Amino acid sequence: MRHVKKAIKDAGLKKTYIHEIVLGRKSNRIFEIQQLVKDLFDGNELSKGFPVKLLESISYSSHTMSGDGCTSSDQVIAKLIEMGFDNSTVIKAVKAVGPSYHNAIEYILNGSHENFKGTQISTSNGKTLGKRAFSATSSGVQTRQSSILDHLRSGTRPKQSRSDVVSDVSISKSVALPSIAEEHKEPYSDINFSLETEPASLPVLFPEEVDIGSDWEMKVNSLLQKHFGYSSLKNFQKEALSAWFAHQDCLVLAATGSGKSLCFQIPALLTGKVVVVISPLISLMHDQCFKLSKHGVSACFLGSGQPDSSVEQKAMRGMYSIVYVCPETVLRLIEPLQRLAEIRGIALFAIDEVHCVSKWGHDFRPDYRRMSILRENFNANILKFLKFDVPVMALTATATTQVREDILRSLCMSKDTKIVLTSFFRSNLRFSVKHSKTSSPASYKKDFCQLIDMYIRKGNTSEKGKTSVLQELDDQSDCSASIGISGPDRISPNYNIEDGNIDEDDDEVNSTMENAPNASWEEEMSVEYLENDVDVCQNVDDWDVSCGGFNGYSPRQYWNTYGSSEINDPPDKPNKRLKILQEPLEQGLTIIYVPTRKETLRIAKYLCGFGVKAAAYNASSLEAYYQEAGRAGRDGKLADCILYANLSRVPTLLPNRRSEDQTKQAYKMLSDCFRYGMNTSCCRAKILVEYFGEDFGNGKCLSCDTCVDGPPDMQNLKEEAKIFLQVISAYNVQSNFMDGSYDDGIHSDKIRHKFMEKPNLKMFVSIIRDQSQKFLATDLIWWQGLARIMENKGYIREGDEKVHVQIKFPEVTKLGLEFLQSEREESFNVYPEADMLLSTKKSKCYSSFSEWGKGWADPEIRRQRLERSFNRQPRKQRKPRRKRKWSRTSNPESSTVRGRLSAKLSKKK
Ligand SMILES: Nc1ncnc2c1ncn2[C@@H]1O[C@H](COP(=O)(O)OP(=O)(O)OP(=O)(O)O)[C@@H](O)[C@H]1O
Ligand SMILES: [Mg+2]
Repeated sequence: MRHVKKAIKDAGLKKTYIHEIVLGRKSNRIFEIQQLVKDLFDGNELSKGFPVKLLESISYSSHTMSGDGCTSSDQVIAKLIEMGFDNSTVIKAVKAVGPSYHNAIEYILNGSHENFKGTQISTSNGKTLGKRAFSATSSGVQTRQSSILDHLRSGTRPKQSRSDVVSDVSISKSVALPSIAEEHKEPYSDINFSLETEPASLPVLFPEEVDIGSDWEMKVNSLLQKHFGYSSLKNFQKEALSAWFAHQDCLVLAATGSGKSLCFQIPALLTGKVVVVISPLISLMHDQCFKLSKHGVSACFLGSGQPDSSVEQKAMRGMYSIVYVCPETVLRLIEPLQRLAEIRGIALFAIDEVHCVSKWGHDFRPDYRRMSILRENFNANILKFLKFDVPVMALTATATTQVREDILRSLCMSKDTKIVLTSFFRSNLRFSVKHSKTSSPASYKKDFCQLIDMYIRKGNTSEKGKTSVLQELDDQSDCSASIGISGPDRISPNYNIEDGNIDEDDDEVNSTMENAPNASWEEEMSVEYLENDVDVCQNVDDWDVSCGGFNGYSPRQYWNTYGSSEINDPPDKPNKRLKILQEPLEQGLTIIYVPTRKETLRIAKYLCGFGVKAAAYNASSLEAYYQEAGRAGRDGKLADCILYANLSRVPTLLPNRRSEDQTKQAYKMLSDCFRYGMNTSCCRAKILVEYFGEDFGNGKCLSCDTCVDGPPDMQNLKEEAKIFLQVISAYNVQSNFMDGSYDDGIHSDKIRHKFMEKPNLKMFVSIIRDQSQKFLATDLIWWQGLARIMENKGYIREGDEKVHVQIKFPEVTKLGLEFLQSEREESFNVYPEADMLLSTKKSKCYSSFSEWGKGWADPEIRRQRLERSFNRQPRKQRKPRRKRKWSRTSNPESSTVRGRLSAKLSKKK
């Protein structure tokens, strides 16, 4: 250990500082660490037994390690063992200092543990590197990232001299150690840890055409095995790579977690040229570089998030195999990239998350659109040294047909661009929609009681939570009437169906929060606290798991393999899918997405109050959602995806500055999402898959709520539909009438007054209620549901120019008029939508409002209803409203000057 300490000292870095970096507190100082590594190597320290894994870890642990106080002993032990310390040393250290990386490393490095020798070091693949490996590296010569290329070429070409090949291509030093050790069976006479390779000394490393040969698939598989431990490429990866081999542009549309990154990583490994990846988020780039470093592939990211200004220069000299860069930076780097294409070669431009290109996508980034610059500047016409244009590979998991077309057009991708499309169907995801008051903490109990219960059973709670949570939930149920928390099966008493709005009350919110257990916890829950906490707890490995279960089946292929439904399956074919779905859901992490930063804090606070380990992740923007979305079920296991939606409220756009076009698009997307929530009869997976333009066939996912619960009973709403159309068409006639010169002197004023404004749905509903006793008690949201159904059938349309989420100014169409005038006896059977069901929940026994209305005529039903309404709990006492002006005048005894004066006057009288 003395040698290590000396080396650290010689390198000019204080030991505590190293620890700071190891613990992630100085996450941006990778290069200083690399300097340390270099010095340690130069100083022959490795042969003295300093664990290579520790060095390796130093450079990336800033991303991976949890901070002290946030981890269990097990986690600390596991990580330290992974770093190369031996088992007993680690256990002893953790026993002595508790579950703290910092203290445990301190303990070990201070020599408190004598036995620490570090002679056997585990590699990331679980293999061991012996002492030989370290002594070999110590001689310090040239590093060779392109040994892979050698490997590829071995069969086809005479071996090139090492200096020819990669003498100057150094990798992200420390991180590449394991792969170097594995690749070279001979002593590492060529390893160079110098970071200062001069661009001028760079030879043209690879001729334009790398002879990869026809057996490329075999070569790729061997690389896959070597670097990533996978046995073969997935079909869509093969397709994308064969397009790249053919120098074609390619658009890859594959589900999240399916393995798109490999499509652009392999070209770098195969050719030794650079792959430039355009990515929208620093955090994504960071994660990917880190993952690649674990697999022994050199990568860096450029842009505002890169703290080391020298990285850009190094990248432009060809010192990294994969360069992640944000679109804004690409625009600035065109010339250096052209030079790079000449000196080292650019194998591919990959544009990841390419839906950002499109205004019609869900996260438009204007500079992404300007990536057409790549096509324009990296083609064989402009760069004479190129034989072929540098291919562009665009990748995304979410692109509708419209977005796809926009991508191809705006990136100027070539006409023969290959489109590689996998199914959007994720058979292990169970979709469902639940009604919730969403952002009100008063609804948390209802929404999260199962979740809390699950984690309590799992034991993933603090002691306090374990003992008290059920009681707490019960206690809260008891006071639900006074604080307005509804039980799981009831509609909240303060839920105002008539307005179609929730009666939210800040006092209720506050009182609920006060009632949440563990009130002292409040002090800790500052935004800063949570963000720091999250920085520590969330590293990519916590959330990501390899996508073992992504099968890429289209729905049809899936049905053929597993069966889709009992009805469609041949009788001799066991319905494997049903069996799979009946298996219990494995407990794992839960991610709750909410639209505001404030709410992440509220929910985290609420859950932690019950002892559930929860943290808020606030990255301020949709981007964070983006990064985390689609994480569910990446391991192939069953996962629930529950949308909590306020089904009684038409959603509005989040305030944002948008162009007119973008606003329209945002409305369209909101409307699609709204309708997804309101749907009660169609398989949810089908809606989602078809949204992306894929045919789902007639199968069902069998796992979403609509498949499992079945659709609601159909209702014959002919009477309601007809009166609705009548009222609207009457207005249409009246308004035409008003446009003319008709004036009988009696009606015109009244009509004018009534129809001065364009009548909206709400007004039509009130006219219906006025006209018919039967519909007196109907809710606006019920009619909103009916309006949607009628709109889908083409009977009405929106009369306003604007794009809408929910029809607001209905107009009757020709088809609607035909329906209205039809004398046929046909019924109008429809599945009521979620909002309609919600509004009729109280009177379930009636299949429609016409029956509900009829009920009043029956003396017994009337008696029961009245009785029920008398027995109903009184609404929660609200805070008295502030007195209004008029009330002061009406109360001469009040304490106002005017009141006292009028009291005086009246006394005088
Ligand atoms: N051929 C393969 N065999 C087995 N696993 C693979 C294969 N290719 C990729 N994977 C694994 O699949 C997982 C997901 O990969 P990746 O992050 O590239 O997905 P993605 O499609 O880019 O997802 P996202 O849309 O979220 O960005 C990773 O753990 C990766 O290692
Ligand atoms: Mg990806």
